[in-house]
Amino acid sequence: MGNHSVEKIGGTSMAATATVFDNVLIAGREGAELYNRIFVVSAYAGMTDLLLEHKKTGAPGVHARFVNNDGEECWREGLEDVRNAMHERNATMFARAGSRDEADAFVDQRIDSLAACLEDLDRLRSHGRFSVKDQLMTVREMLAGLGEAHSAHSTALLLRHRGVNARMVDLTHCGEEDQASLDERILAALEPIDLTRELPIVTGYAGCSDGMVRRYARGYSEMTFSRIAVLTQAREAIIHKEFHLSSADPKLVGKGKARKIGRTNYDVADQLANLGMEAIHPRAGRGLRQTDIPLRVRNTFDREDEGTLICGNYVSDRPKVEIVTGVPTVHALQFFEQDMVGEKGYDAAILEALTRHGAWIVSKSSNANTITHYLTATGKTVARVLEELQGAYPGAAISAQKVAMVSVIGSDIARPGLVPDALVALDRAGVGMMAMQHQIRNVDIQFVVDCADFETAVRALHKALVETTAAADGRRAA
Ligand SMILES: Nc1ncnc2c1ncn2[C@@H]1O[C@H](COP(=O)(O)OP(=O)(O)O)[C@@H](O)[C@H]1O
Ligand SMILES: N[C@@H](CC(=O)OP(=O)(O)O)C(=O)O
Repeated sequence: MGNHSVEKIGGTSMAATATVFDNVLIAGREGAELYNRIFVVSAYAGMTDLLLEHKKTGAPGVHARFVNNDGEECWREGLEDVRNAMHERNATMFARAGSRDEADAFVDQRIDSLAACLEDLDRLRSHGRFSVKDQLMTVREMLAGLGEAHSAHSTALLLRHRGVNARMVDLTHCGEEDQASLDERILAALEPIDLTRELPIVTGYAGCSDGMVRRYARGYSEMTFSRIAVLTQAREAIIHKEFHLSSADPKLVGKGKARKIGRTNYDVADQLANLGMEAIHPRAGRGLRQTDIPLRVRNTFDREDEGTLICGNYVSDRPKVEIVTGVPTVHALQFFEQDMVGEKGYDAAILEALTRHGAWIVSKSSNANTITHYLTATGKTVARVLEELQGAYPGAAISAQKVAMVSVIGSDIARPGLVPDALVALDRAGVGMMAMQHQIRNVDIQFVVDCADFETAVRALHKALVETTAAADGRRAA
């Protein structure tokens, strides 16, 4: 095992640059203490939204505009918006004109070469006889990489100004070596670096054969981070984010009510990732768990706090709910077929369709004649799956509806009375429960509710299962 840490800085934190320098990158370190760390950086908050499309609202960025190809100047304007946003960001970070020029020149050079490439493709497709569909995926990858190229370049530059021997490790480069896998790309780039004397600032985007965005979707920096930790056998992997990993989204239940999670295990992290919670990428935990690398989630704004430690073997000392979270919209795909009783094969056929169309299964349940899958996917994808299944099973009643899923999670939630408490809390908050799932392995309970009730349900369950028990603990300790 190496003697170094691998640390990822998320986009929201990156945008608070002065704090990141004071609390994370430098944080009072001098000389040798500065080294033996590898940083993986995300684009500054909002940049990838401008480059691809807005993560939450879906508002089109450069990529979406280029694909839609509507309006002569549309994507060009989008790219100029990116240039302006990056220059503005540089202006807030670089006080000295010379270094700001250097940072701006880097951005300009990258944007200009991307623009030239897009112009070529645009000209080609204007003939109407060439299919540029595959190239559009490549465009998406190239655009995404720009966000992390900018953040890694400026971070390394700022560090050098502070006397740190930092080096930008640019994994975004596209070219023939793009045929390499993510792992090969990482190993080749880090091989020449002496970690005891150099501080690598690695782009969270990595050009690789499968395409980072295509394979891992948004939040892909965590995959680069996780693979680097695994491949270099890091002592510890650390994610620096805007909030403490908390008992619920602080934005939803209120900062004062959400409690920091001190420790938890990868089992809980899996459940969080499965629900699409931004705290950790669904696939990032796996490699770390398999190689026994502890993962720490730290709050950038709380320098002294050690954060949340996620290990393979932790179990809470007494049964309790650690986190209340969920998905505001999932598609409940119901497949009802009376002939199903005693027959097998329906489930496999549904799964095959879901796999083909790339729908993410959050959860599923079944009884004698009905199989319900709870999916995170676009409405379009669900419609296609539905149509395909209806074609294959004309006698089945297949439907899809939007619902919300709220989940209570903990490394051990086997507290007697937990389910009744939860149901009473939901009822008192006026939330009708549409369905519920509870595995024999006591790690989570999922409540399916109306979409409109999502936030109320999270607040009610958090209050009843986390805030109240926390208060009781406090009384016991006093
Ligand atoms: N249980 C939770 N604990 C902490 N943050 C949460 C939780 N649930 C949802 N969030 C949300 O996750 C979002 C992503 O935060 P963060 O990972 O810091 O962003 P970034 O990846 O840009 O650094 C925050 O806006 C926060 O509101
Ligand atoms: N910048 C990319 C990759 C990423 O991981 O970002 P963040 O760490 O801010 O979630 C995105 O927005 O998807």
